[in-house]
Amino acid sequence: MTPAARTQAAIELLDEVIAAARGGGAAADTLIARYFATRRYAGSKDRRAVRELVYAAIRRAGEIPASGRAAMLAVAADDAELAARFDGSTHGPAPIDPDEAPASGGVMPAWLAEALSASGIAADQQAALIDRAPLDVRVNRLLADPQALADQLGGTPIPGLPDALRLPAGTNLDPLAGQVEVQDAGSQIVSRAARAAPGQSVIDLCAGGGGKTLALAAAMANDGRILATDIDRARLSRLIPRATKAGVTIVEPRLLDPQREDEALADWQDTADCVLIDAPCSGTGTWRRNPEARWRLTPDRLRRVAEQQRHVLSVGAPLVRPGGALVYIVCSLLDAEGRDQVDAFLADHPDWTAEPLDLPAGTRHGHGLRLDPASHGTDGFFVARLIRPC
Ligand SMILES: C[S@@+](CC[C@H](N)C(=O)[O-])C[C@H]1O[C@@H](n2cnc3c(N)ncnc32)[C@H](O)[C@@H]1O
Repeated sequence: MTPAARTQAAIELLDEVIAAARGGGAAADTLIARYFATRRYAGSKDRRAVRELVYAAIRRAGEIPASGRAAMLAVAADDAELAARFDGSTHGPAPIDPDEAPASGGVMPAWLAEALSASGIAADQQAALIDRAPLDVRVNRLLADPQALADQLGGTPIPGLPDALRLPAGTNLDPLAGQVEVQDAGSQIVSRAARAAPGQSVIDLCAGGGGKTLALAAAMANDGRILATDIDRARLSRLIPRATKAGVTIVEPRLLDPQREDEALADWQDTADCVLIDAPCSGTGTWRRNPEARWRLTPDRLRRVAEQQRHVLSVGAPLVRPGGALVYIVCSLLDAEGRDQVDAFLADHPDWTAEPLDLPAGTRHGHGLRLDPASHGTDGFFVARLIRPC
């Protein structure tokens, strides 16, 4: 593809990303994969170049742009070489009309910037939320040695996380399936709040595809029991194949019916050493990977996820054994989803206590810890560890 054709492809893809953001459609990564699945003529260099253009334009526009072309024009405004590709060539974009308005820039919608400021996230921390994320992996000690893989892949260790490596962008991980899991350093750090150890009984209540489940299993040296539950059949179905590849045998998946979770979990009441709740959330902490997610979030959607968070906390609490722990995690930096949820839980459960956390990184915030890209070089997270009375 010519540089102009790559630019036009990025504009078409951005139109799809914008429509999906407005209509609740698929994520940008999925749309890019689908786009190229039907365009076999595009080689790997073309795909990489188009993807980079798409993400550069998404990062640039704080508010949802009017069109893919307007979003790309905003990038071209500071890039003469890119602007020159609007040349009207056969597969390229039409020349720029002097009256054409590029999309306006910015980091995020104003209401979100206000909500983050009110949650103690300063402007420089907000800007870092849409930086590019590094490639972090967790080495699976059941199958591989972190030092040997660091030597083989040219990775660098991450302080405080003996199983983590930061790898050069674009490292091909396909030959290492099962030996490494792509997992942000922040996600690895907050998983350690569970203090999972061999022989324990642990519930991963919102297990999804099992990213944290596998980290828990590794911390338990594949010894003990993990009940991994979710209400999303498709996500949960990815867990066991992943666990099998990773040599993990202690996970029992269980699909839950929304609003009828208690019935399905009756056999685990009062038994778990730890219930990990990696709650559904707005994902403000993961915009580095899904920058278009900031176009999708609305005050109404935020209210709905906060309601889901209250619900999963109420499902998880009765499963903890006396003296056991409930670990609450969100990959969001909004207090409505993190600090305030934990404050409300403790107000409703006055005999429970928040246990101070000693994790490799994090800043104390309310009854928990917070991580953010600018301060800690990780995705954004809030985590708290709550202890049931004996
Ligand atoms: C942040 S994601 C979990 C990610 C996962 N723990 C990981 O590390 O890959 C939140 C998950 O909560 C699930 N969820 C939402 N409501 C739930 C409920 N009532 N009970 C259990 N899981 C729920 C969602 O389906 C989603 O998979």
